[in-house]
Amino acid sequence: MLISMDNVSKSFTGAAGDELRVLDGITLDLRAGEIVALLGRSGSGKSTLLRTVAGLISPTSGTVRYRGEVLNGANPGAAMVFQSFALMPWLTVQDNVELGLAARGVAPAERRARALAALDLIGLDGFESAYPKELSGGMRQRVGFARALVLEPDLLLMDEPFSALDVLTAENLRTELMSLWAGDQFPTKAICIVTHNIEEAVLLADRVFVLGANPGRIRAEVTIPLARPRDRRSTAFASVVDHLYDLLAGRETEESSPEPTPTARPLPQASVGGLAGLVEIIHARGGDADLPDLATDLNFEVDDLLPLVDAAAMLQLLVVTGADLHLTATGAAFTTADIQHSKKIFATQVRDHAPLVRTICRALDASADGSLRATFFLDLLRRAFSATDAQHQLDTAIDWGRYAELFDYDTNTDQLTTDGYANAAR
Ligand SMILES: Nc1ncnc2c1ncn2[C@@H]1O[C@H](COP(=O)(O)OP(=O)(O)OP(=O)(O)O)[C@@H](O)[C@H]1O
Repeated sequence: MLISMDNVSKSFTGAAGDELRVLDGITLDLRAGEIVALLGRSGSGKSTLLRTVAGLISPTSGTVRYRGEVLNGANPGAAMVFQSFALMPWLTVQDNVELGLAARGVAPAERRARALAALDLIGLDGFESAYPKELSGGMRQRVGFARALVLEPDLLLMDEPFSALDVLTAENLRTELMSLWAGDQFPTKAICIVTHNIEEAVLLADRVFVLGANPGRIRAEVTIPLARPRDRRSTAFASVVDHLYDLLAGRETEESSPEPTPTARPLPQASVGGLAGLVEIIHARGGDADLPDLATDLNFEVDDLLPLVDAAAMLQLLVVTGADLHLTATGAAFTTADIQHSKKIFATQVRDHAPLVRTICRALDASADGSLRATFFLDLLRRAFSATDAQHQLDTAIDWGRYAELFDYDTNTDQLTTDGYANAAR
């Protein structure tokens, strides 16, 4: 057992002095011989969790042990690879790689020999005296790998190491990393990678921890039973990907409460225009689409489309099974009806299925004159979300509610009002 985390929570203090709980009750272990992926949406606390394993962040409560010893400061057995490469631009490749060894007091001759060996291993032989600016993104990340591997750490921690690279370079580096991992020269005993890319997790990992957000919790632990090298086109691969899509989107747990609260079921950050656009595209394809194919066709990442997909699924305009999107009859009516009828459909769907919009409608309904300050809702939201996320929640609810003609919002007076609104309950 290299790492054991026991009931780790981490809170940060927001700008307004409010407490933001980013990790909540995380219990996991990392063992020698395995690759573990931390998979989650943006903001689910993946980087915070990885930095806690590295000992760069100390938990608010709970413990992290490295080889049985409670961590108190930087983890001596871990080295990090960052998305942004984080190289020193004024140092040569060789000096960048030697930096960590120098910090550990290794003598110059040994530093030099070890750095050369690490550069050789990662395919950078001959580039020792180049500066980072002379290298492509892929080569820079190779330096990032060499700088971590030269320390011969027990644990290689990687924070989205491939996501700043173009698709082909990223795929080449992944494949090379996997063949190094399979060989006997690889100096580390375990790898932990943070990613929001489901296929990357399935390609690389032995185990995947799926994180949910607000606060970051482990939603599921999935063992990937596929032999290596893995084939993205195999049906077994596709079925693991589908299963992880379901878990990531929370579709296996969200039905637990018949009427979820606005904080239990936050609104996906999608504008009406965005989600109507998605519904329109799927309608044009005959009502069915495969999410990864759609992302490729539109030249987006799946991660970019997920908020739109989640929003359309929340409003029951789409049904999502694994990575398959299927337009519902309501979705088809919404996209083909004339504008007034389409707004009516939208009004019904948001009032019935978008918890924050429903809460606002009910509160306006119960108010004396059909108006309330938006700050009232913002204050309530800030108990569960960061200031930025709370504002995003409110902005989305106002966007949806306004389009549906359920209420209006006046920025000058901060008033939400149902006055004169066609679809309003009163
Ligand atoms: N030092 C900090 N102070 C305050 N808030 C922080 C700090 N570090 C992270 N956060 C907040 O914690 C939440 C989780 O951040 P984190 O970077 O761990 O998530 P993530 O899942 O890695 O997201 P991404 O994929 O976008 O990097 C975010 O809301 C972020 O704003």
